[in-house]
Amino acid sequence: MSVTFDINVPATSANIGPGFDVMGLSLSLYLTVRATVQATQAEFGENSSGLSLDPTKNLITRTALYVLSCHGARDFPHPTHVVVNNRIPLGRGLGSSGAAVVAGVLLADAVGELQLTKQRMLDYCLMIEHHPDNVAAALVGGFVASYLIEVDRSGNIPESEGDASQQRQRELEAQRQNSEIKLPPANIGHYVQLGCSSKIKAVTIIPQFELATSKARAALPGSYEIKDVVFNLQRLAVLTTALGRETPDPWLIYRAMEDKVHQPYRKHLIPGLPEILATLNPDNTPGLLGICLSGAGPTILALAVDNFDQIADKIRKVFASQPDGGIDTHYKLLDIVSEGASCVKTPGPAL
Ligand SMILES: Nc1ncnc2c1ncn2[C@@H]1O[C@H](COP(=O)(O)OP(=O)(O)OP(=O)(O)O)[C@@H](O)[C@H]1O
Ligand SMILES: N[C@@H](CCO)C(=O)O
Repeated sequence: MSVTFDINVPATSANIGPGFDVMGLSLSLYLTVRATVQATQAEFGENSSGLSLDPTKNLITRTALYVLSCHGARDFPHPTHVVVNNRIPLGRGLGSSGAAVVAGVLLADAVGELQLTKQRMLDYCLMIEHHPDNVAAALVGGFVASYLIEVDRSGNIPESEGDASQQRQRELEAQRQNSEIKLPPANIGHYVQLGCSSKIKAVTIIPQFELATSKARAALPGSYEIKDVVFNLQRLAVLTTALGRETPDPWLIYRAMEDKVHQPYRKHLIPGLPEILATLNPDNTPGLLGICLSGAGPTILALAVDNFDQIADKIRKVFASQPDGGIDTHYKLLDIVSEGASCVKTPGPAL
């Protein structure tokens, strides 16, 4: 007799303009993982993205192995067959690494029969991905604000590729060989799910190049002028409520999605970003509520209530008109989903 677990984790868009490392929206685009325990063979299944299928290297299985080892299990129950189907594009600002980390925690919880609460799952996610915006939204769903208690992360913890350079990954790997597994302290992440009008959809324009979060974070300055911090705080406070109004106020939201903390420093990494942010507004683009970089980029997120395809066309044209032949893009119109990550257990033969 086998048991199959079907794990579903939504993509997320982090920051939403001013809420750098704070805000996340979960979107109707999914990473799915099917794990079958006590099947007849042990093997890691194919995924669509060409990522490592070595369970000690792949972010989903590395995360699961970390959580299992925190519970005294050094490996998956044997044999475990894992099949990954990833529809979230990698390194585009749609929370692929956050989804992989969340999936890994749910995978360990399922196959190890750990019965972790979502709060405890968030602790594990935050030991690996150090900013809570993507993982909190992927785990619980909807429009989510979160903060993190500072913790010591030295020791044997897998780090999300998004946060660590390859050099840092090698250093961490060397440290891990000799260190004890580090359990997360309890309650290191705190979140609230905020209201978001059902009229709002996410127009996502996804350039056909990857931008590693580590590179986009390395572009940020070490300190900020107080006027820029205040600029973001003012807008963020308004944004938390403005998106929840049943009839959204376009100009209120448009201004509340402006940012001076991360987008200005990342513009050289996303050709066309300044023009896109400066060109489209609710007067010249009816239906548009606000526009920003999705996560660390390069995807553009436009929140809108109408004229979705026209909004997408305008943004795509700016990318297409960049020097040296322009930038190819994909367009996805996504819903904001109120359900976060889930795992369904099905007893019986599978595969
Ligand atoms: N399904 C997956 N399986 C294994 N590893 C993954 C998966 N998805 C993402 N990753 C890892 O995460 C890396 C991308 O993470 P990164 O943080 O740079 O981008 P992102 O999460 O897509 O963007 P953002 O954090 O801005 O939303 C990939 O190169 C890969 O190493
Ligand atoms: N808040 C993060 C999101 C990317 O994962 C950033 O902008 O770097």
